Amino acid sequence: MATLTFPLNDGTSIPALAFGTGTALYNKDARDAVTTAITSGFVHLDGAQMYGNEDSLGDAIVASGKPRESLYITTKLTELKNGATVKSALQESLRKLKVDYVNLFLIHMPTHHEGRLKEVWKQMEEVKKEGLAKSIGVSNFRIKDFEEFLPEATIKPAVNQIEFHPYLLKASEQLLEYTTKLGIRTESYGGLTPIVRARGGPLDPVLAKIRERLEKTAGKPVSEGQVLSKWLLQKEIVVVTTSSKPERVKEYLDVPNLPDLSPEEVAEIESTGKKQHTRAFCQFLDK
Ligand SMILES: NC(=O)C1=CN([C@@H]2O[C@H](COP(=O)(O)OP(=O)(O)OC[C@H]3O[C@@H](n4cnc5c(N)ncnc54)[C@H](OP(=O)(O)O)[C@@H]3O)[C@@H](O)[C@H]2O)C=CC1
Ligand SMILES: O=CCc1c[nH]c2ccccc12
Repeated sequence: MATLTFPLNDGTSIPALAFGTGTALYNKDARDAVTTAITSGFVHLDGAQMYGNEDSLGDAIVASGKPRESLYITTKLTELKNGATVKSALQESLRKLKVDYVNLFLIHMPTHHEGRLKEVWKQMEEVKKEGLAKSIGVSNFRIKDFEEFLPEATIKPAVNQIEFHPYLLKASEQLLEYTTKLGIRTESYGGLTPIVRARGGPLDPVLAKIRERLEKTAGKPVSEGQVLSKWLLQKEIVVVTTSSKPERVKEYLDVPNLPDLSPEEVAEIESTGKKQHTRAFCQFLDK
């Protein structure tokens, strides 16, 4: 089955489903989980310097034996310390990942570079020009963070990776309108929050009902996690998820093959999601 991709504003395309190596794998060896993910069919791997496991992600990439061009590798810049530059930090990541370029390099947090976003973005543009990163973007950026560096940018960020799910719809409305206008693609992390970190909310019965309908239509088991991921994909948002369970890894990969949610189902998820606000990560985004 062909991999679903979305176009980016720099002429490249991005696989719509990514396997993450943060959260549950934070500071843990990611080799086994990533090996399962690649073997099952994930091509987009989401890493970060902050996750403390780029080395093991690199080990899994090498062990997979996959041609470099068949994989899409993301990593993220952490704080620059001890005279490090964006380029030297990325070179260190490339060494750990055992590749000579990443497909996507993100500034992980605006708060890591207080008052320095213009300078840091300029250096991000340089690593893209040198081919060390095919695309560059940001993560956890607010409108005010974009406004700080965009007037002097010569390359627009290709993506903003943020926590996004129905319980953040209301809080993210203006940001998404702003980034969409600029052609900046949204990547969602924490997309399963309504069922993993906020059970008992108003979406519970809605997701249960839609899951049942999809299951009948598809003629195979469907989970509520798949319903949430389908909702994101229909909004053309890249889904960054993860799992320690091979059966769930396969479930995620099957989401593009499931029947579409109807416009009425989408509307019900959204009107219900807007009734609750839950942010599981990066509380500074609400301040
Ligand atoms: N840019 C940033 O600042 C951030 C980026 N990320 C990236 O996004 C990736 C995914 O983030 P994450 O928030 O974990 O993604 P999700 O919201 O998709 O959650 C995935 C987690 O949910 C669990 N899960 C799935 N289904 C169920 C279920 N039915 N019941 C209970 N638990 C379930 C999985 O556990 P199990 O192993 O049991 O399947 C897994 O640990 C990270 O690895 C990282 O790469 C994450 C946070 C911040
Ligand atoms: O990339 C994820 C960064 C992050 C922000 N908050 C948390 C909490 C737990 C694990 C990772 C993260």
